[in-house]
Amino acid sequence: MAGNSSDVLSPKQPPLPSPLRFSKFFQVIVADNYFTGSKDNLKKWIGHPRFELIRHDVTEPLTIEVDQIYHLACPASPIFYKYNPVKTIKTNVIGTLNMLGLAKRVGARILLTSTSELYGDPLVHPQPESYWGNVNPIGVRSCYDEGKRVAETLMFDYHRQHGIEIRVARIFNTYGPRMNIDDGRVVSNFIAQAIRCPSFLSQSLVCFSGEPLTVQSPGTQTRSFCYVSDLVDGLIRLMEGSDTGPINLGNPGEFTMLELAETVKELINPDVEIKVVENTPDDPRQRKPIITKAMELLGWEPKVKLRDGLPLMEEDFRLRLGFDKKN
Ligand SMILES: NC(=O)c1ccc[n+]([C@@H]2O[C@H](COP(=O)([O-])OP(=O)(O)OC[C@H]3O[C@@H](n4cnc5c(N)ncnc54)[C@H](O)[C@@H]3O)[C@@H](O)[C@H]2O)c1
Ligand SMILES: O=c1ccn([C@@H]2O[C@H](COP(=O)(O)OP(=O)(O)O[C@H]3OC[C@@H](O)[C@H](O)[C@H]3O)[C@@H](O)[C@H]2O)c(=O)[nH]1
Repeated sequence: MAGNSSDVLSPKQPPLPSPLRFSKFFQVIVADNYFTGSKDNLKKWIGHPRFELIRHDVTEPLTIEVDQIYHLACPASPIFYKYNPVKTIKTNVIGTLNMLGLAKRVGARILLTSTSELYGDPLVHPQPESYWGNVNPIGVRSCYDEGKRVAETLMFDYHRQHGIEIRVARIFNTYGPRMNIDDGRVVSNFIAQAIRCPSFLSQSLVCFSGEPLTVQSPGTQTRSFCYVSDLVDGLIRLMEGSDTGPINLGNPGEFTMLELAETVKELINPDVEIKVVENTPDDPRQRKPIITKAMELLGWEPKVKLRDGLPLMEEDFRLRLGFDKKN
């Protein structure tokens, strides 16, 4: 969340690194209940005069003064959002109502990070924003995808009924440094597995003492992976622009999970084994965004290719896992 401030940086202060570089006239308040988030990711900002961190659950009302609200609060990894599905729904519905209530009270612009999961198991491929989706309303993923669908409905009803300035982003699978090592999403899983599998064993032996790359069956399902800096750039353009959305933000490159595993193996650890394991219910079979709207309305398109983004994430994961490149 960001509040306008007149305290421009004094010339003595060093330039702010990204992402606060974008907001040098803002004060930033981060509200998080730390369910999947970590204070560690924010430690370099703690103590900064224009940064404030508060422990807060969005299912409770929040009374602060702000000009813009980036409403991201919600577990995003399937294992975490399925862990407590009722809480996931509450976060999406009551949490979004609370954030819209805050926006209404203070006249703030609010951006919702919605999701490609809104398209469910899509029957239209690739997915334009005009597609209404193919979602199971009573399945194990429904707490998240139906929750986000209601969140979008609330955004547009508050816009039509109360004139709230809204922005809605539909984000496709996004990855990057500082993700939880055990987040459970496919890119972080494969990178951690490839690093944990020692490559010094022998080129002729499969990696039996480490973890294999766990491709959930059938492995032919596809995803489009967006690097985090591209996504952040898209979110800021959407917030600062004039279109309400919904706008797809994702990288149109499309990969099967087997292709992703082969790429991780090639780039990170040629000795790692690839193992096909059981999948979970309702896993979407294909996902690829049409990003014409983002290109035309926001002048946005992703710059970081998967092959360039994976090594950047590997570097960060190696540091945190304590495995240097030689291991
Ligand atoms: N990363 C993706 O691939 C992706 C794709 C589509 C949509 N999104 C959306 O973007 C947002 C951020 O995703 P992410 O990948 O960073 O997920 P994440 O799980 O890494 O981060 C979510 C954050 O929300 C916090 N949170 C969860 N429930 C909360 C609550 N009730 N109150 C306050 N804070 C709460 C968590 O502690 C964490 O800091 C989510 O809304 C997610 O649905 C992400
Ligand atoms: O170890 C794994 C984990 C996952 N997978 C597969 O990888 C694919 C992607 O799964 P992920 O868990 O990364 O997440 P999904 O793409 O299904 O959803 C993701 O993108 C859309 C967002 O809204 C969601 O928040 C985010 O989790 C699935 O087909 C899954 O079966 C594996 O093959 N192996």
